[in-house]
Amino acid sequence: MTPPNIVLLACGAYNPPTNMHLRMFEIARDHLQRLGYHNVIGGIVSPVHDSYGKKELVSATHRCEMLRLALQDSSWLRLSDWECHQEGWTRTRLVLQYHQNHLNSILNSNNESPNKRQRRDDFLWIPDDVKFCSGGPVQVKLLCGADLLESFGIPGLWKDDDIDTIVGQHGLVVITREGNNPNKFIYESDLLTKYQNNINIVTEWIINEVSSTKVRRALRRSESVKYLLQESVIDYIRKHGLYGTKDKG
Ligand SMILES: Nc1ncnc2c1ncn2[C@@H]1O[C@H](COP(=O)(O)OP(=O)(O)OP(=O)(O)O)[C@@H](O)[C@H]1O
Ligand SMILES: NC(=O)c1ccc[n+]([C@@H]2O[C@H](COP(=O)(O)O)[C@@H](O)[C@H]2O)c1
Repeated sequence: MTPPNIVLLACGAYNPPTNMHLRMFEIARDHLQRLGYHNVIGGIVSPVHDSYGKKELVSATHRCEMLRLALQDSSWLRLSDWECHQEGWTRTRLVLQYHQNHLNSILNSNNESPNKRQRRDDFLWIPDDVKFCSGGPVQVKLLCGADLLESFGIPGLWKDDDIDTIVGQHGLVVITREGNNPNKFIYESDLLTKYQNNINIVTEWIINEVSSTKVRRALRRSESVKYLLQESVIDYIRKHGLYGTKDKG
């Protein structure tokens, strides 16, 4: 069977997007390549809908704009605002399925289709040299930090069925994070242990405990966030007075 082309998808609030949100993709792809997966063809960042209602969440318009700026120098990552444009919050399983179906439908689309050009454009973000290396279908895997994996254990937050599909059919790439122990968490879950082969744990040795919460706190207190976020994102935040930067110059 032809191996699938892997696309990594990360979801979150990105309130605001930090350099760690970008670095996650780089270390995940490196890790997979070292394991022999040379077919990681792209990465998608999918910010959550406004109605998710997380504390201090600024509008999706601002979060998407900040992500667009943060990603502008990346050749293989792109923003998807699909989630933000839905009627309400979308479960992550459905986000993964939407993107996987969408990318495969482009791959399989008839060359003569009237939408051919637009459909091709949907794939332009994937660099030519890595495009469709395996010739197989696209598999969209969930890329997340270990805290998101451990949130699978919070009663009522994730449907068992969704976890089954996310891990069993898509696969997980988990970046370690201070204070979490993904191996132990997997060991303690029968479901995750069953699908262990579909979970890649990437150890981040260069521990970087930046989080959007800490960045918002620093901004509110007029402390510097230089080198934690892209310069263009910092400029955007100040220009729009986000996170309490209003009137602080
Ligand atoms: N320092 C980090 N190390 C590993 N994973 C991270 C790190 N920061 C964010 N992530 C991951 O990035 C994804 C998106 O996270 P999110 O936007 O919720 O960021 P966050 O910094 O954790 O946000 P907040 O502090 O507002 O809760 C999640 O999978 C999260 O685990
Ligand atoms: N049941 C689900 O699909 C489910 C539950 C909780 C969080 N999530 C997603 O995880 C991401 C991160 O959420 P938190 O920042 O609340 O950890 C968001 O994109 C959110 O949509 C999905």
